[in-house]
Parts: sequence; C-alpha cells; structure tokens
Amino acid sequence: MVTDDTNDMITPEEAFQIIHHIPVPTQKSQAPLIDCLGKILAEDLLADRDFPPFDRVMMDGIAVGNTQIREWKWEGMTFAGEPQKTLSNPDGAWEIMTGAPLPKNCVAVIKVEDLTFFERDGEKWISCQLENIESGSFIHPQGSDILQGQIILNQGTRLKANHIAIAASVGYSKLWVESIQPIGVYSSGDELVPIDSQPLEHQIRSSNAIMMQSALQEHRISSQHYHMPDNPTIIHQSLLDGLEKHDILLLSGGVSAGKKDYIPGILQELGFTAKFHKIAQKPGKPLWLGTRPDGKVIFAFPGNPISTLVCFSIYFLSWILDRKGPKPQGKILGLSAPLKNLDHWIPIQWDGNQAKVLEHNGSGDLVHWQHADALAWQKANNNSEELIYFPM
Ligand SMILES: Nc1nc2c(c(=O)[nH]1)N[C@H]1C(S)=C(S)[C@@H](COP(=O)(O)OP(=O)(O)OC[C@H]3O[C@@H](n4cnc5c(N)ncnc54)[C@H](O)[C@@H]3O)O[C@H]1N2
Ligand code: MOO
Repeated sequence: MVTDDTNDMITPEEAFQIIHHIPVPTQKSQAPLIDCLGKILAEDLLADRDFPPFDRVMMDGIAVGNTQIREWKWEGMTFAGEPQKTLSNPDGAWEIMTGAPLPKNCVAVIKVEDLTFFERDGEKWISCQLENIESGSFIHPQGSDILQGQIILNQGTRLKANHIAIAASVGYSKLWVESIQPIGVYSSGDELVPIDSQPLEHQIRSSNAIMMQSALQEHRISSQHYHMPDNPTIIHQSLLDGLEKHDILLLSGGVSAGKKDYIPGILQELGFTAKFHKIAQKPGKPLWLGTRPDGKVIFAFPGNPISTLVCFSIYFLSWILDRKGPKPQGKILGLSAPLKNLDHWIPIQWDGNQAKVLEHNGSGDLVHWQHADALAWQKANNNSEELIYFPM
C-alpha cells in the first residue's frame, strides 16, 4: 500500500517563515576590525569628520576660479597628501592631482586630457578647448557624503568588506559585534566510520559533519564535531554535553522513520519543541527543527549526504545569514515534470550561459552533485520552466 503523508508536512515557504521568526543566538563582543567580516554590527558608527573632509579634487588636471576664460596662467601645484593651497590670481590655474584638497578661490576642475600646457614669455600657461566648463565640475564637496556626527553605519548591519572600509575610514580599529558562538556539529549512525579508516563492506565514511564544518568556516563560524552511535543513552548524554557548550547544534541522520531514528524523541526529552518535522520537498523531507525556551536551536538534518547539504544550504544558511530564501530566477533547460505533492530542489549546472538540470542519482549521490552550481526550486504540481534558484 502506498501511503501519502503529505498532510503532516509543511511547505518550504512555511518553513522559511518559521525559521526567520527564530532569533539567531549570538553574543556581543569587541573584535579587531580584521575579524569582523560577516558579523552583525552591535553599535552605531558615527562619522568623526565630514566626508569628504575637504573639497576633494576628483581628477588630475587644473583647478580654476574663472570658468569663462580658456587660457590660465599656471600658479602652482598640489599633490594628494599636501595641505590646501590658495589661488591668488583670479585668472590663474592651480595644477592638482586626484585626492588633493581644492585650492581656495577655485570653483572647477578640468582634467588633464582636455588641457594643453605651453610657455609664453618664459611663463607656464594652460589652455583648454572645452565649450562648457561647469562650476563644481570634478569637485567632491566637503560633507556631501555625510556630515560629522551623523550615523555612517547602522547597528544591525551584516558587515561586508565595504562596511569594514567605512569603519576604517572613521577610525574604528575594533567594533562591537554580535557573533555566533562555536556550533556543535553531530554525525550519528552505527554505519559511519572516521575518514581515515578503511570501512568494512557495510560501513561508510562519515562526510556530513566535515561538509557542515567546512561550510561554517566559509562564514567564519567555528564548530566542534561529535559523533554518536545509534544508542539512545549515549545520544542523550552527548547532546546534553553539547548543549552545555553550544547555543546551536546541527545534527545529521536518525530523523526519519527507522527503528533506530531516535533523534526527534530524545530532543523532546531534552526540552526542545519541534517547530517542524518534515517539509513537502525532495530531497530533505524529514528535516527537523526545534527550539528550547533558553534560546537554544537545533537543526536535525536528514542523513543522506545531499539531504543534509541541501537543507543546510537552503534553510540553515538562510537563517544565520538572514536571507529570505532563494531569489534569482531564470529559465532552466531539461526540466522534468514537477512532483505531485512535493517541492523539488533540482541541482543546476551552468553550461556556457544556460542553466540546465544536472543528472544525478538522488540524495545519496555526492558524486554527481559536485557539479551543481545552484539549486532550482520546482514547486509541486507547477509546470513553469522559469524557476527561482539558489546559488550553491
Ligand atoms: N520509511 C521511511 N524511510 C525513510 C523516509 C521516510 O519518510 N520514511 N525518509 C527518507 C528520506 S527522504 C531520507 S533523506 C532519509 C533520512 O534518514 P535519516 O535522517 O534517518 O538518516 P539515516 O537513516 O541515519 O541515514 C540516511 C543515509 O545517510 C547516510 N548518512 C548518515 N549520516 C551520514 C554522514 N554523517 N556522512 C555520510 N553519510 C551519512 C546513512 O549511512 C544512510 O545511507 O531517510 C529515508 N527513509
Ligand atoms: O529527502 Mo530524502 O533526501 O529524499 O533522501
């Protein structure tokens, strides 16, 4: 008899909704700027001076006070890093380099490509053929980006490299940030053996934990690995120990319907409430997510390597990185018919500039999936060829 358990499953959309209402446990600490990438800023940063701090020259060339004439007498030169000078002759020109402070009495900059330098009566002159020279051209006015004392970067910003540059430019060599503390990463199953051992015929090498740990490293989150055999007493104790040290645990295996799939029951014993167990999707149907009143969060991923990979990438990473799910959209070549009641996460490979379905052997097949560039989201019963996808 074929059973249909779609009634007790939620959709991926519902799962995203639930996930994004769960606070990510973080701790506030002060960190050197070089270690702040990817963390959440826990303070407002103020501009310590106007930006730019002076009228900044934007092109190598000359600065002039009179834009109506086309020949100016050379008066002096300023490089970036030199203090502001003053143009004394109203019909003169001051040679300037990008980044220098605009000399006093100047109203426009003309770039060197539009100029001719020449000598007349033993003196330096500059001419220009441009019809129109607008006042203010190639001048980045003082305070036009932001004024001193204003907030230049808001608390809550997830810090990218350009934000780090802003912090540096206003003199913060350390920042208060919210960061995710080391995560406990668990593998489970009697069939699993360590990477450097020779498996017996019925055994396999464990790969899910190291995959998750590596992916966490990419986001500068440290982790600790634990392995649990299929023994409820040991699982209970091991998770209890892990919860002493970590706010977030990531588990893989032992969450489906097998006789030794103890994980959901034990997590309940440990005080966790399941937010969901089972999403109408393939792969990764039996994904379990639970929280505890003290703020601890556990994702228990289905053990098949691709199920763990897909659920980790789609749900866990979008939770900690505060992404709201897949965004880009495009036409995918080679799609098969949608599944009847399950959303389908389909590996996509870029072929030149086309996205096409990657052939594979299901959620136990790490080998073919190595070529996946993205995951396309084919909704149940939906024949569209334009799919939202998720870069991997
Ligand atoms: N009767 C049912 N059986 C299954 C269902 C179901 O709904 N009813 N769901 C299937 C789906 S879908 C998946 S996905 C798997 C998930 O199973 P578990 O989470 O219980 O995982 P295990 O049974 O422990 O392992 C599954 C598979 O993955 C291998 N595995 C586990 N951990 C690792 C690891 N760390 N590294 C590499 N490989 C790992 C394990 O050896 C198994 O081959 O359940 C289906 N069954
Ligand atoms: O979700 Mo399972 O991932 O179909 O093998």
